[in-house]
Amino acid sequence: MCQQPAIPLINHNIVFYGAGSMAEAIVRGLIARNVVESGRIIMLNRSSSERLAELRSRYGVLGYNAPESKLEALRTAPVIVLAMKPKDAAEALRSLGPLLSPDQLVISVIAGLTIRTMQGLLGNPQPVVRTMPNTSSSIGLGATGIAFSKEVGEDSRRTALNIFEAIGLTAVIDEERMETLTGISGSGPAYIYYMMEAMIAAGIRGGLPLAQSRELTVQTVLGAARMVQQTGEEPAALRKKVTSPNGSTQAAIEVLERGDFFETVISAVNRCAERSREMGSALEQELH
Ligand SMILES: NC(=O)C1=CN([C@@H]2O[C@H](COP(=O)(O)OP(=O)(O)OC[C@H]3O[C@@H](n4cnc5c(N)ncnc54)[C@H](O)[C@@H]3O)[C@@H](O)[C@H]2O)C=CC1
Ligand SMILES: O=C(O)[C@@H]1CCC=N1
Repeated sequence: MCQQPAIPLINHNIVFYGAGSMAEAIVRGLIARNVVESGRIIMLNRSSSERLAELRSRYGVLGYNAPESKLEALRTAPVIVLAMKPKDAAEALRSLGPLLSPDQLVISVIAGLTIRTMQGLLGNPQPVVRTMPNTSSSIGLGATGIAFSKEVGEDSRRTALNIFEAIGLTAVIDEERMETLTGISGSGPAYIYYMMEAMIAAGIRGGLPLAQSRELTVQTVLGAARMVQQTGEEPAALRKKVTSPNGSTQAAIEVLERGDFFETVISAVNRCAERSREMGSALEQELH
């Protein structure tokens, strides 16, 4: 029988500073894998008590809105995950810096925000981890890029890895590659969903009921991803096996080629990376 490798338990309180989609995806994944007790997860939001009540009832986590409880959580948590939108990050980091002691670990999931800008806005060389996860973390199938500041010690490094390894694949990379990774795996689920939307729509236009078109599309995407993973074959080789000479698949691929599909996807990834850099530059401006 095949046993799942043991996932190390995380025995630290983790504060999620920003309680939106990405924070929820990570929390859902951590709780589903039983790697953190729900009582160790504290979620802070800017204002919405309804959102915190929803998260409390869904996952059993703690959720604070009152300013004093928020400050206390931020002052004392060994691990703080920054999960607000980039536009809210500068203000949050400026007010967070003076609350922290040097051993508290700050993990960011914020697109574009560099380690240098994070430390500059915090006002001290805090150990920080820059990550780029994706929403598939919520079902343990995330893909997270991770870069560490030089201040991150071995224990903290392990803690950060434990969090993201529990909810999917991790790739430790040079920080300079983080925008490219964002273009592939951070935003990538959206491109695949877009493709799926189009396939489902085509099925419906061709007369299939919505439910069937959806189910067939989902199984096709799942099967294709699993084939690449389990056979170890290259996507191009697997594509060729589907594509009979002068057959129906070839006819379809020719339409995609006429639409410059391959280069269009590359341009989309590049534009995503460029947009991440733009968001990072806007945050860097906040240092001056
Ligand atoms: N959604 C995604 O697929 C991914 C998102 N990210 C990053 O995650 C971050 C959050 O994105 P989402 O979860 O999609 O956004 P979201 O809008 O769903 O959530 C952001 C949350 O932060 C809260 N917030 C803002 N300022 C705050 C403050 N000062 N104190 C406490 N809470 C505050 C907001 O109330 C909101 O609930 C972004 O920086 C994004 O770049 C990274 C990877 C994937
Ligand atoms: O769209 C965004 O900015 C975020 C970053 C990666 C996925 N979503």
